[in-house]
Amino acid sequence: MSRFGNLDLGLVVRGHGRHYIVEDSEGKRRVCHPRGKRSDCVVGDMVRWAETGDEGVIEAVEPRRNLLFRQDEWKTKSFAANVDQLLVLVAVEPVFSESQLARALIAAESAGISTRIAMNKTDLPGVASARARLQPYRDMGLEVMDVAFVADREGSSALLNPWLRGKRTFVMGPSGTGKSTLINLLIPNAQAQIGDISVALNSGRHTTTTTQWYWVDSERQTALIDSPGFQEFGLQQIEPMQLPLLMPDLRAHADHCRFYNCTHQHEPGCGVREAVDAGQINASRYRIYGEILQELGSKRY
Ligand SMILES: Nc1nc2c(ncn2[C@@H]2O[C@H](COP(=O)(O)OP(=O)(O)OP(=O)(O)O)[C@@H](O)[C@H]2O)c(=O)[nH]1
Ligand SMILES: [Zn+2]
Repeated sequence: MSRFGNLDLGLVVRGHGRHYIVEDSEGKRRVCHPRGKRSDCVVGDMVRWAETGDEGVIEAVEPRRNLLFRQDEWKTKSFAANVDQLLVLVAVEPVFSESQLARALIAAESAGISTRIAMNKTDLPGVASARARLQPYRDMGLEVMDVAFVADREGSSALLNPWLRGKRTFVMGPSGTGKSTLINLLIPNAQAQIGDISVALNSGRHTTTTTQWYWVDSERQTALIDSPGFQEFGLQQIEPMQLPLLMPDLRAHADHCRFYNCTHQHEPGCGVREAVDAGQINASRYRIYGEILQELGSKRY
């Protein structure tokens, strides 16, 4: 136990630049300031904090179970810590980027976080082709849930709720796929949870510009963590040799290669390329692998 072990434990539910909103064990939220670099924290962190009047000071961050993050060439951005699972939300429209989807799944895989995909707006006519684009993901064992948060509210909740129950789920999805609709569907008091503190701190800015923690139930057991700004992101934290192992469809063939350090790009006797030629690995998944590998390679080789 750290020397702050006698302090109360709080949960970081939101970050605002250099300060954070911390929820105490009773569910009360207050603004907290980190003391020094030591307490750099992210949403989902458990922290030891002490009261200073109406506010608080974060003395220490508890060890993390996991950390979901992106690493671009120059900067690292943490999405959240200590999450149980990831929900990647895509929609029939706007058409989702497969590269973006692949990157989210790789980041989760490397953080040891299990993932499901939900495809929203399945009431729209483009549903068949959107489903076809997700087939490689189904084939590699990912669960894909068909939902329609506006067109089929009850069916969508009934599908999602059992999977969400008792878990802390991080939600990622490109703009316009229906994340706000999802939050409002499952959490009728969502706006109230953002609360006056956040609104004041944001000084009138739109409140979905930072990651936000929502409790689905009043017992505070089931949480959705909503993150804004999902774009193509870097995976510089990953070793090039690890990359195929984080892509289950490639991984299934990566140990059939003649060379133990095969990059699956040009080597003879490559099990991955044979599987691509045989149609067992989807060609666009293999192309995305090559693109990400090249990004990682430009750093190292
Ligand atoms: N047809 C159809 N439209 C839907 C469905 N669910 C959400 N939409 C619409 O999709 C649009 C985008 O939904 P939002 O919930 O605002 O999307 P968002 O992901 O929060 O978008 P940002 O706020 O830009 O991040 C809205 O016009 C919704 O009404 C659905 O089941 N079917
Ligand atoms: Zn190979």
